[in-house]
Amino acid sequence: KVTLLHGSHRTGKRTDAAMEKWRGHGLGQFIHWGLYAIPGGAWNGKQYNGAAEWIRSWNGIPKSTYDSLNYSFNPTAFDAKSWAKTAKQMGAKYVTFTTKHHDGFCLWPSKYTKYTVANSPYKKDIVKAVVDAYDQEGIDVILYFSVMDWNHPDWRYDIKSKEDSIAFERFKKFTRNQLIELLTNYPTVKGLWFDGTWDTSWVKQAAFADELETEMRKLRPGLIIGSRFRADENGKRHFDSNGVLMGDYEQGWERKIPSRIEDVHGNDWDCVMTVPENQWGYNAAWNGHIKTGLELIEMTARCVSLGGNFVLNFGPKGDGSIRQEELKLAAEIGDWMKINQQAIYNCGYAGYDKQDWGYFSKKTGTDKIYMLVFNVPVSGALRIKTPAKTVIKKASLLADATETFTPEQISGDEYFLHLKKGTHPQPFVIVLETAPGQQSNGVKYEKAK
Ligand SMILES: COc1ccc([C@H]2[C@H](O)[C@H](O)[C@H](C)N2C)cc1
Repeated sequence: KVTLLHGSHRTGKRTDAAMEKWRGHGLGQFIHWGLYAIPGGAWNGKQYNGAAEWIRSWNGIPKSTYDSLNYSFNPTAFDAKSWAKTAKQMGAKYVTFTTKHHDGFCLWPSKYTKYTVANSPYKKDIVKAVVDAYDQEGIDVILYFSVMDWNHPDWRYDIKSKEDSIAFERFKKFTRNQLIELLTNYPTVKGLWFDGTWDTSWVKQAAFADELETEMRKLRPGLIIGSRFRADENGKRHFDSNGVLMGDYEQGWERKIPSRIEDVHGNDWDCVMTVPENQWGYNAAWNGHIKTGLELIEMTARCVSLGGNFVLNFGPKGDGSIRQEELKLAAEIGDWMKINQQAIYNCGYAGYDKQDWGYFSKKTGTDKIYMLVFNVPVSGALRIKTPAKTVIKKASLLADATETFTPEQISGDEYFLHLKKGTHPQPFVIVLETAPGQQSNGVKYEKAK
């Protein structure tokens, strides 16, 4: 163990109500929207083959030309209420919304730069519209904020001279001002999702970032900040020099999901996921593999079964409308969630051995276990291996409690549930009412100390 001034200030999960609520969300929505949605991954008829929200970094466009896009930003089809309704229908419990991406364009009328929505034909405060609309639907709002700001003259990738250092001091003040401004303008937001924090210039700011995190938490008690915001004084990010998670949850699961519980090191985490392989902002030409509703439902189940949240990304078009393919996916996911949401919300890791047929989740604070079945074995026999002697008092279909299953016990902690051939359109959920087991001599089973 090394002594750290600016490492993690907490070990283990947060236990306050705000974090418990976040932990129970299960399914969230990410929205990437900004000037990059106008070109939508192409420029002068040429396709940019990177991520659409990074098109400014393409040498196919003069930077100044991209930067002038604020003068053409007029999303006449933007309707935050309809976005929030779509999220509600899908069953999302929170939304992570881009206030400012790497290009530096602010979707709120910041006082600290001219490069905002106020200096666009649209003029109005988009962040406020989104916060109000999602609040009204009872969906929590987390604000995405990129520290890296390609538009700001004082941004530096590293600090190599006195001039760099003077400029970056101005940039640090600017960043703090914008963050305090966001937390002050939109007091109902529940957290901040930081990005653009990997460059050396920011990694060198361990003390400043630590103080800023403390200041934000004091301003907004309960605020949720992930592991991506700041590095410790040795430049360690996400996990400090002692291997302790920075911030309140791990933000490293970007377009990837842990494969087993050991991978999450007992921490909270979220997985943020794109529908195409790697497009966050709107890209008109969706190339490569486009995930289906069933794939995304399974990813949601897998994340919840490992104690995390699954956050699915939407990239609205330059006019503010959501593309048909995303609306269709939201509806498919929502249809499944309407029947099976009990196995997702306020659920976490069950501690049951992973089986090939799918995933277990456990209703937090109860002995209720869910079996989320994606792959019925040809035998029709679903194996269950409980973490310890456990009595299964009842097994029934979540969608129809009158459909019950009589577990066949094959050992002290192993059972089979036998399905009738081809009876359930997959994926479906079985709910197990369980109780701690009794040893054979009737003595109450005590978990090993
Ligand atoms: C350098 O590789 C990167 C850097 C930043 C990203 C950004 C994406 O633009 C999107 O905002 C994602 C959440 N973030 C990690 C993705 C890959």
